[in-house]
Amino acid sequence: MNKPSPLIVFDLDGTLIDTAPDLLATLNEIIAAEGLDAVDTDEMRAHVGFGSRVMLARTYQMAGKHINPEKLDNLVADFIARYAQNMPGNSKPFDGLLDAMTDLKEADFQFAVCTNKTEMLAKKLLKALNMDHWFEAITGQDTFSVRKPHPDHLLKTIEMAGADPKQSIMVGDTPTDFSTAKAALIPVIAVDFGYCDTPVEDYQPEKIISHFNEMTSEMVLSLINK
Ligand SMILES: O=C(O)COP(=O)(O)O
Ligand SMILES: [Mg+2]
Repeated sequence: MNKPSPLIVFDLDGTLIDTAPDLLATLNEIIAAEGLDAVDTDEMRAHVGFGSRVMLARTYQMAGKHINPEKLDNLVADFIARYAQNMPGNSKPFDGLLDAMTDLKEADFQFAVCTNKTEMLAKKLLKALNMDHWFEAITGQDTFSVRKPHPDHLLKTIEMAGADPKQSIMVGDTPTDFSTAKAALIPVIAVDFGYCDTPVEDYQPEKIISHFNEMTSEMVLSLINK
């Protein structure tokens, strides 16, 4: 039997796609309706990678305002509805991604997405960007009964893509991705241009890249076969 193709599993927000401008615009729309001041987008960018609930909770905390869990649930639902309406907005793939994927595809790699966005939002965004056809599987926080940092979110994504965990690697931008990969015994490449509030070196990923032109097939294979 032929060996299965090697698989690269990408995180979405802050790794594949620069979604921060749209997420922050949605956040500011919602909190304006609640009578709170707009957030400083540079300061909030580091929290974008942890989802809308964390961003909303952090905004209330920074404003010194209490928010109860039911109200937070309502705002999260409102956030998702507004954010979904405007896709793809200004979101776009990070520099060099499509060129790197084109070369990797030629070298027989396959791709998947493992995100803590909901599956619906992830698929809608990738379709709106005309990128959904690249991926063997796109899974979100609600695809399985577990989500990152649980290792099974990653392992089940690999299985869904028809790949071998021993021929797979993850690419991500936050500690959530790094701990998921570590627990699943999958090597991980960290991007240092995503939405992490601490330096990615702190998590000792197998490799750190600052641009997708560093993600060559030779580099990725050397990490998979280590
Ligand atoms: O929406 C989130 O919680 C973060 O999404 P990500 O996992 O694609 O970075
Ligand atoms: Mg991310």
